[in-house]
Amino acid sequence: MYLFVINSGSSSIKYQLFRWPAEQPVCSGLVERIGLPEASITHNVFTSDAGPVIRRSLPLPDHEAGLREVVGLLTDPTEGVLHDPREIEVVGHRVVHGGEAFAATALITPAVKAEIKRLFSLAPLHNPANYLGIEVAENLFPQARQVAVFDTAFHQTLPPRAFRYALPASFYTEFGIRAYGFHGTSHQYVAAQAAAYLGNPAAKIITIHLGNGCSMAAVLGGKSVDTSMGFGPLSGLVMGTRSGDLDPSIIFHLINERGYEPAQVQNLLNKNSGMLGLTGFSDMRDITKALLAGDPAAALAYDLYAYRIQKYIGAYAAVLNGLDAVVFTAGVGENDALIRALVCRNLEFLGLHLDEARNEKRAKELREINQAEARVKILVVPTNEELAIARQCVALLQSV
Ligand SMILES: Nc1ncnc2c1ncn2[C@@H]1O[C@H](COP(=O)(O)OP(=O)(O)O)[C@@H](O)[C@H]1O
Ligand SMILES: CC(=O)OP(=O)(O)O
Ligand SMILES: [Mg+2]
Repeated sequence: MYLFVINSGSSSIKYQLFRWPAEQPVCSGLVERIGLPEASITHNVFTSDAGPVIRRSLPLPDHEAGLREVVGLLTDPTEGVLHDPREIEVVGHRVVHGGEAFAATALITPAVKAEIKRLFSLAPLHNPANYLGIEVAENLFPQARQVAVFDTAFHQTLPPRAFRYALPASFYTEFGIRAYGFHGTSHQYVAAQAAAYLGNPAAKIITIHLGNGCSMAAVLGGKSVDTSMGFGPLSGLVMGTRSGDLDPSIIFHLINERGYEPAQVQNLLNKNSGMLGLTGFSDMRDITKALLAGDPAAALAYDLYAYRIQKYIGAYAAVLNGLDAVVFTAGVGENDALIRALVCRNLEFLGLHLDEARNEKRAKELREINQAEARVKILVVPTNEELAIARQCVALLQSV
């Protein structure tokens, strides 16, 4: 059978078509820079040996335009890999916020969709795009079973001291206000890859997912025990357009003293802050260019971005009471050697010793970038949320 996975991030859509049970990728692709100048689609077909790669630059104002292009490529009469959309039996969707209702993968029903919609305000850059993906897929592949795999699921193992906020207890029991954590599919996947590489299922691992959204997790024996995102995907690290951690009194100041409406503050913190706010660019490749051109704002932004990650490494080394490996993943984590170097700087006391030459090397597979004799491994592990989602879809369907 064919299984199709749609992973909508805040700035991108990634997709993969698999032949199952072989776990064989038939084609995959990346729609990136959605809503920015020079948006593009890269589409890879694996069925032939070399496989054609199609790259197109085109204006893509939103996720809907991106998805329409993807489906066009899949079913294209000459280049498409599908003769008939009905060949797809299962569509797996990444859904970012599962809230309290979903601790695990779910078959999508009208009730599930309603709950995903109810959570729009908690993940405004994501759940609407995820919901749209579900509706588009229901229309295009009406015979397929639709499955939701939630970013929040992996973090359900957080202990109360990590997921509760110091608010009156009723805010948790009545309103569900707690830390949920995100990027769970990615943290789980790369932590498992790293543990297998170390040959140590009980390993103490810090996973650092740096995409447009960024988060970290402390993983002990394959279970998430703490993570930097919380109630929504806004806290923690500095991100492409999101502020990450800030003092909540800033929000009151803006509303009470500076005339901001709550919706404007929500927009500011989600869409106009982070690297975009600091530099004018949200995409790390643009910020690298600005940095190399001597832009001081880009230099400060790099410094702040890396410093925030370092603080969480210190915190999570304490949470884990030790450290076996630090794992970099996602668009920035896998590709930006400078960020990795800045993050690892001055952490020798924790056992982190970066090898500069290894760090600069580019590769698409798991690699070690620490010095050979170092106690703590520093790994770059390419994430594969689509494969992890596909596996979880299959596991769910086999269990029902
Ligand atoms: N070669 C590269 N060098 C530096 N950064 C890169 C590179 N490729 C991608 N990125 C960065 O990765 C980020 C997107 O990561 P990704 O994981 O695809 O994000 P998301 O899933 O959150 O949309 C962008 O900031 C982009 O600039
Ligand atoms: C949760 C989140 O921030 O996702 P992404 O990095 O894909 O935007
Ligand atoms: Mg992503």
